[in-house]
Amino acid sequence: MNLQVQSGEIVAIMGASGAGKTTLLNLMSGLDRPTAGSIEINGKDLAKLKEPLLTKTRTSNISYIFQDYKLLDYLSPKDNILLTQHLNKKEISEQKLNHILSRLGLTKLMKLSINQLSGGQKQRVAIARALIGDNNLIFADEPTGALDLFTRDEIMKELTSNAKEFGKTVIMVTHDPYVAAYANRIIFIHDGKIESNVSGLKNEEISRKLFSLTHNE
Ligand SMILES: Nc1ncnc2c1ncn2[C@@H]1O[C@H](COP(=O)(O)OP(=O)(O)OP(=O)(O)O)[C@@H](O)[C@H]1O
Repeated sequence: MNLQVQSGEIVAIMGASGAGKTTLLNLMSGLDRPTAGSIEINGKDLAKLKEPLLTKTRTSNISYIFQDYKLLDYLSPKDNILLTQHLNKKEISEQKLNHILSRLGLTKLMKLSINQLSGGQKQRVAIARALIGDNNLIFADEPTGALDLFTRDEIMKELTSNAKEFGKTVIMVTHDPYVAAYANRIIFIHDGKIESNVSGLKNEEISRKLFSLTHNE
């Protein structure tokens, strides 16, 4: 597999169940180590880095958005959003925080606890957490998997427009053609290999392609 992603791109990874999407995402984001090959971020090969340098490189470049949000219930939404920044001893200005909260429609929700938020609201908190720091690379595994259709649409609009505004690169795994249509480029994976790497596909074309991959094993 040979794949390059440019800064500022929004890339979707698609393919049948078991094709290797999550494995690819975990390798690219340094959560897993490859047994062969290299994975470079800004010219630095993650595969060659030993701990704790790998963790440092990961935490200073990459943010994650997970399907199950991975928020901490005992912290407020605001503290969840700022947690990674606090852990890395980075200051975020009130102005930047308020701007992101307002862009994601979260301002009024800050008084609530995490348990009082809906799935879509929790996902917006997770997106705010990914967008707020300096990390320019966002990996998302099924970021809208647990959401209803309306919320999915809202979340994708917010994620992609905010990513553009804040200059982030987004690499996401999705089963959903509608979500993939928001990407600049779609990588279709089949049996651990890149089957195709395409731009500009419409919803229906993505569905057809995905259908042929899932029914062609
Ligand atoms: N840690 C592991 N050790 C061995 N094999 C694994 C491991 N993790 C995943 N696999 C296998 O690698 C293949 C790809 O798995 P992966 O989770 O990347 O697929 P996927 O495309 O994300 O699937 P899904 O859409 O169902 O989540 C599968 O056959 C899976 O069983």
